[in-house]
Amino acid sequence: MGSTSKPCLPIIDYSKAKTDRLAVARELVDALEHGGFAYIDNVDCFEPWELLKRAEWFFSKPDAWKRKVATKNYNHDPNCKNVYRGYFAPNPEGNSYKEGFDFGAELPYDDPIMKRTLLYEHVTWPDEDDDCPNFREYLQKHHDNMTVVSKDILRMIALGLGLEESAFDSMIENKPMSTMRMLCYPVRTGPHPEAAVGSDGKKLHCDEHTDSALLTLLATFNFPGLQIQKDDENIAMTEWLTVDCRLNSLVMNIGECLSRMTGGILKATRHRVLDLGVQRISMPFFQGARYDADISQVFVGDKSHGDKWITDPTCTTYALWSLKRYKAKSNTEYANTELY
Ligand SMILES: O=C(O)CCC(=O)C(=O)O
Ligand SMILES: [Fe+2]
Repeated sequence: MGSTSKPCLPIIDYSKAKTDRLAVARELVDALEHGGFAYIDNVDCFEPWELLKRAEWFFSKPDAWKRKVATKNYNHDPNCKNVYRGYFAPNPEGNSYKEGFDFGAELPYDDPIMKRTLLYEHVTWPDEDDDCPNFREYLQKHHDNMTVVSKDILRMIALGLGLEESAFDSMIENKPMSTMRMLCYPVRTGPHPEAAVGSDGKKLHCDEHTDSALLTLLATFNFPGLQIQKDDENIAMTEWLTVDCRLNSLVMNIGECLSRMTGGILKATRHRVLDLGVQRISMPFFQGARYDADISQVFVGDKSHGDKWITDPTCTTYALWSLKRYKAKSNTEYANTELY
């Protein structure tokens, strides 16, 4: 991005979130009502280069090493218990071409909730070596930091919407579900499949989609390729806006669940990643709600908006919603899996 060009997304200065809370909250809601995306600047605990170093270390390992920490669909080990979290390998035929490592909020094995849902599953961590001695510790710390930031942002969103700051607290208190996803989009060696071509004919690394959770905090490091669909009724639906790399910023966006609960006032914007013929690494953090949170609640706005996302009336808890979305998404990994 040139220093004089106008940034393509609104910039939220998180360093002012304590001192100027209401003003920042209003700016945030304004951004999320219009484009559904914003840059979040000055998040002290976000250290992109430390994260990138660890992701590069992980993805440079041999396939067999990575598959040792994979979900059972990817390591073919009959003793493997992981169905939900861990490594997943790229699918050259799929609508996205990416490998990744998922982990998130875990509960102790003896927690009664663990008997009810696998969505708090423990991940298997990789063996560390001298090149990256604190992979697990660092990533878990990053996950915990992003949880704190996203909960604070959700409180600011409530404030900016004119609600009590605590309006969403019951959804996110105790152990809300979350996913930290370390992603690598490899360079393709084979032909580009039809499934990974965008609505305007562009070659894609990640399919056109909306996120499903409450909100996403994405680290793109300095890799270009992210695009969002323009939110302007005068512009043809196929018009895509490139999100410029912004050093040290997190890219934030709203998921379907929060869009639904805010009556469509906050936008869950479609986005995608272009395949630019080079390897890309990114790290989205998806903040969810508690597994049993009632996602049919609508806090503001048009109550019928939820029907756009959730056509199944039995899908009222966050866990049921997540399960349905995971199965529906391109990851065939989840298709035959009972998670709840
Ligand atoms: O890789 C990126 O920058 C975007 C990833 C993304 O949108 C997702 O995983 O939901
Ligand atoms: Fe996404």
